[in-house]
This record gives sequence, C-alpha cells and structure tokens, in this order.
Amino acid sequence: MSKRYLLLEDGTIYEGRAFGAEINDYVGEVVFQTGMTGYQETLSDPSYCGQMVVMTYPLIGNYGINRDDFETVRPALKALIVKEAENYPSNFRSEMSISQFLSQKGVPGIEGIDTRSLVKKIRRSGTMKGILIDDLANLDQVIDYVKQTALPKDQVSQVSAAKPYVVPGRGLRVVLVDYGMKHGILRELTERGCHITVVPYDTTADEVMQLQPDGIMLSNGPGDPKDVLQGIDLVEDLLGKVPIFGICLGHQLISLACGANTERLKFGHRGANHPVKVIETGEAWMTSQNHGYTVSTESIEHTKLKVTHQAINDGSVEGVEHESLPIFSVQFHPESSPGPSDANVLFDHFLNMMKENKLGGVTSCQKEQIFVGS
Ligand SMILES: NC(=O)CC[C@H](N)C(=O)O
Repeated sequence: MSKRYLLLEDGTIYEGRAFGAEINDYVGEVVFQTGMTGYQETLSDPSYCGQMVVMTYPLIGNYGINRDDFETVRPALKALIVKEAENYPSNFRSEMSISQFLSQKGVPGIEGIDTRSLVKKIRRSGTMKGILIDDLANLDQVIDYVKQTALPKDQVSQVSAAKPYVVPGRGLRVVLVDYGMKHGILRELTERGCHITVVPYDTTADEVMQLQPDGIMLSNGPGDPKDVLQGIDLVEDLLGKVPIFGICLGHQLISLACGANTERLKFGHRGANHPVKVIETGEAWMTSQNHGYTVSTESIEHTKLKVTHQAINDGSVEGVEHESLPIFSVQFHPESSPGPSDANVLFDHFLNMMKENKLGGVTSCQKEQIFVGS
C-alpha cells in the first residue's frame, strides 16, 4: 500500500498508509470518536460533514459494511483516520470491506498512524484543521494553504433533504426538520406510529404549520448552530404553537431561539459512552454523542429554559426544557445509532407531550380511550 500523510495546521506530520478513495485537496477539522463499535453509523452520520474523523479504537472494519446500519446514504465526512483498517471482514451481514466502501463513496482514509498520540495532541491543543497528502513536496505552501482555508459555513444545506417527503403512519403527525438527519430519528418515530413529513432546513414556520403537525422534531446536523439562521428564525416563529423536540443541532437552535448562547468546545464529545446526569431523578444515562458546540450554562439563566441534563465528564449542558411551553431538547442522541439506548424514553416523552397538547382539557381516562393502539 502506498504512503499517505496527515498534515495538521500546526505543521505536525503523521505518516501512514493509504486506503479508501484517492485524496483531494480538502481541508477538514480533525476530530476524534471514541466508540468501540458503530463505525458504519459514524461514517454515515451527516453531522460529521466536512470533518476528518479519527477513530480511537485501534481496529476498524472487522465486521465490514452491511446493508442495515447506515444513518444516511451518502457519507458526509471528508476522511477516516485509523490505526488499522481491516481488509478481511468477518460477519454474516458484511457486504464489503470498509476500504471498498470508502473508495466507492469517494472518501479517503489513512491507516497505520499512532492514533493515541494524535488524540492526545487534539485534547491538549483543541481540534485543528488538517489535510491528507500523498507526498511531502512543497510542505510550507501546503501548511499555509491549510491555515488559510476557512471551515465551511454551509454544511447544513449540503446534507439537508432537497424536497419534503412523507413517511406515512397512522399516528400523530410530526414535521421533522432535516438539518442532516440521522435515520435513527426517523426509525424511532416510525416505530411509534407517527405520520412524518420530513422538510428541508429552510422551510418557513407558515409552511410547517400548513402541514397541521401535532409536534415538530428538529434533527441533528453539522457545523456551528449560529450559521443556521433559518433554523433559529423557524423556532422563534414556532414557539408556543406546537410541541417541539430538538436533538443535538436541534437542541442548539432551540436554545439560541430562546435567548441562550452557544460556544465551541475545545475538542467536542464524540462517542457512544458519554455519561449524562438526569437532573430531576439523579439517574446517570450512558449516551451517544457527536457535537463540537455546546449551549453555555450561564447564558441559560436569563432565559425561560431550565437545564434538565448535564454531562458528567465536564459539566456542560446536555438538555433543556422550557419552563411553560411544551418544548425540550437534548445535546446527546436518544436514537443512539450507534450506542446505548438509555435515553430512548425521550421519544415516548415527546409522544406524550403531543397527545397532552392535542387533547387539552380531556381527562386522562378519556385520553386512554382515544389513544388505544396509537
Ligand atoms: N450531531 C449534531 O447535531 C452536532 C451539532 C453541531 N454541529 C455541533 O457540532 O455541535
């Protein structure tokens, strides 16, 4: 296999071997993911749009790529960085190796580098930009190029649905705003019988309300939430009209629309084993996470939001709810995919919220009768 190098903006060079697609001159943010399994879901999570993902688990690809575990059809990440990529996967569901998959989808990979030292570096210095190169010619110019290239601000428009579409069901009507949605969210709502209309990120509140939703779900998605102005406007216009549940980017948009602030984390939370405290019960949930930004704790004090979940590792905000309106959101991923399903109950909470809101003053006994089987 031919040589390939990862070059960071501070000039550090990691030598490894090429796999997957040919390189291009893409400059991405180098981030690390700590899941021990679930690489296929990570590869296909649109929230990694524009990023170069380092897997901390040393062997990636051992159970291959299968038909079922995709979170979207087109991977949005720009490179995969691993210690060892397995070329001979062994699993009854496997249809191809990770290298074949990445080649097909145009995503370059680099293997054989010391991912431990790379992750330590990112943890010390914070996430950095990087580039993959196949030779070391003109290094100074390449470093300048990496430094000068700004990270894109339009990732959501790259990964959002281009047109609305319907996933029919006989239950509650949900409008799901797609900022780069993981299909796990769709699966959770479909399992609960919802009739879902997925709409693009720039859909207006009037267009959403014409669909007569019982509730609105705001998906995860890539990039800085402050760049997604249509999303912030949409939540502002929808406040108080109908129940809203936000996940990850959706949570950040709700927080911004309610007057809180977001900030960049030094190196983010990406993995399938992030413990979160549920403030109300004191429980700890193990959660799946993938975010580089967070809602800042102090900024929440001046809003009508209250913190419902908190990261146990660093104390950052992991969930909020509105003090009077049926609106709540979480920074982590209750749809897991990959990872534990401790937080799955939040989808039931959303359904209950929609039912309560729809029924207004109806007694709980009548509600039982109306929703039998829903
Ligand atoms: N998974 C997500 O929705 C990520 C949200 C946002 N792009 C962040 O990095 O914080």
